[in-house]
Amino acid sequence: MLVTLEGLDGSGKTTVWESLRETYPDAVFTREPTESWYGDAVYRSIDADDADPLAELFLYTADHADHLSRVVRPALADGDLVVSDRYSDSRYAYQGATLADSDIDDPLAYIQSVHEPFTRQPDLTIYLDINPETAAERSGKTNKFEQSDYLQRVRENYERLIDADPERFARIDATQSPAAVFEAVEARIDDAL
Ligand SMILES: Nc1ncnc2c1ncn2[C@@H]1O[C@H](COP(=O)(O)OP(=O)(O)O)[C@@H](O)[C@H]1O
Ligand SMILES: Cc1cn([C@H]2C[C@H](O)[C@@H](COP(=O)(O)OP(=O)(O)O)O2)c(=O)[nH]c1=O
Repeated sequence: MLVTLEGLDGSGKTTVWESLRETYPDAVFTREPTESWYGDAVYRSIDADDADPLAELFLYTADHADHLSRVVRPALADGDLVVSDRYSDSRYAYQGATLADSDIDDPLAYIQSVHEPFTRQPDLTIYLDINPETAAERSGKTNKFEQSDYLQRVRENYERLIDADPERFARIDATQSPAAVFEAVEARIDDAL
């Protein structure tokens, strides 16, 4: 089963992901951007204020393709539980926002169409719901993606994804205490298992 953690920067994904390691010691814990050289290229782009947003989309997408073939698909084929801190929905939401002013009509739909032929849809996506101001505060606004007006557009894109596929998403209020968030996440994963 493939479980993904999604939400704005600072929503608490990594905190939850670390705690889940103790609950599911046999699961495969992974993340995007990955730790491969594709992921390194993505981080270079994140740090470049003048990066072309379309070029950046394809860097992230290349990292995803490698992640799928090298980590996700083999683990699923072995019957493992896979928990990924960010996955395709991050592209739909974030690059859907960075490309909002481009010549592409509906960037979110375009990015989905690029992924559809090769990606593996998650079985369950935990969405850690938080307002952009709290998210930006928590994340320290260290990079160009962590500004609250940008995060507002990203959040709207996540809402659109949830509306289109409500069965797959579990929305968790990420402003609760870390313990309450973790308990809610664990309950949703246990249900799905
Ligand atoms: N439920 C929570 N309440 C308050 N602070 C939190 C909570 N979850 C995480 N944090 C803190 O917020 C910051 C960002 O958390 P992190 O897990 O790195 O988020 P993300 O991976 O989504 O960017 C960290 O300093 C973390 O300790
Ligand atoms: C995976 C992914 C991440 N991102 C962005 C979100 C983050 O601002 C940045 C790095 O992701 P990440 O290291 O997960 O940041 P955080 O832990 O703060 O949430 O990359 C995208 O824009 N598109 C993507 O497809």
